[in-house]
Amino acid sequence: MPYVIGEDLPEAPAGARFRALLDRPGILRLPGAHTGMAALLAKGAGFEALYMSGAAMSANMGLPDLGMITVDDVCWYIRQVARASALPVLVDGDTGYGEALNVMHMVRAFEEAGAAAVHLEDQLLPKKCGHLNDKKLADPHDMAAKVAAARKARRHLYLIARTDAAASEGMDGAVARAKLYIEAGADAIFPEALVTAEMFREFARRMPGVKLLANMTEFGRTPFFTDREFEEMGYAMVIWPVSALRVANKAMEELYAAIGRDGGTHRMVDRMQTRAELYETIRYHEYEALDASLVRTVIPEGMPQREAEGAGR
Ligand SMILES: C[C@](O)(C(=O)O)[C@H](CC(=O)O)C(=O)O
Ligand SMILES: [Mg+2]
Repeated sequence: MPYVIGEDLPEAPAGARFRALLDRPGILRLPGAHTGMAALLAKGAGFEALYMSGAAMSANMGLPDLGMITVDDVCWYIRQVARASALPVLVDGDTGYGEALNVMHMVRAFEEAGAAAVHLEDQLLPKKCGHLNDKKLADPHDMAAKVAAARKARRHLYLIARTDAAASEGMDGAVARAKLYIEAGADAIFPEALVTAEMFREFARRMPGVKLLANMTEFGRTPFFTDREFEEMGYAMVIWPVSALRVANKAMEELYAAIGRDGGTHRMVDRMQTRAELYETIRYHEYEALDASLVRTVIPEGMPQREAEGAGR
């Protein structure tokens, strides 16, 4: 946990660190982590980069994933995840919260908040989860203009263009859009809601030399594939966007039901992260020790110890 207590704060910009991970052999695994705590737990499990899902951030605010979340809402989430983990984070930028200038504002704001990468999608508002029906698509050239705007604004942010076109325009439409977005300056492509292994393979075959992202969301149109299977199909990144939120939500639902039913939490204790585990995860005692060490270092010479402690706090 590098924030405040750590001495291992990364020097390189987040986008450069994301690129370095992508340059290594093997698929880059990006589990969804929508809060600082989720980020610490994912990092503890060994993940080296994280994904921040618009669906999870919205749902965590009690809102549907229809593009109502704002740049500032998302920056608040990015800051906590980036500070807590210091890992490179890929952030869901939805449709860019407006047109070209809004996209440029988003890129700068996300970079300032600590993001490493963003994905931008070719839907119109109200945007939808890519695995639902009746999505309204943007004109491909309007989307390309947004990609070009993002490219112009970015300093280090890695830029992924997502196309939602497979359902309505078929594979040919999705590939044509992806090519246009690469020409406009995207670093990589996220083909959304492909439904068979053959579709994933075909898309990869038709986008040679382009880094691709696979979305392994549950309860969607994509059947379960493992990270290795996506890698073998030609994908450079995989996200599990909403999984942590889904598991946490289910656990909370059971907890509230238990309190209502049992009159207390006593039957749920063995399902809980203990106080010790919580403190270990957030390194509570290291913050305390840091505070104590700082108080000692400001004791002026000759001042009695008790007075000095009071003065230092
Ligand atoms: C990846 C995604 O954009 C997200 O916000 O996490 C969603 C995930 C989901 O709703 O399951 C998506 O549109 O696929
Ligand atoms: Mg999303």
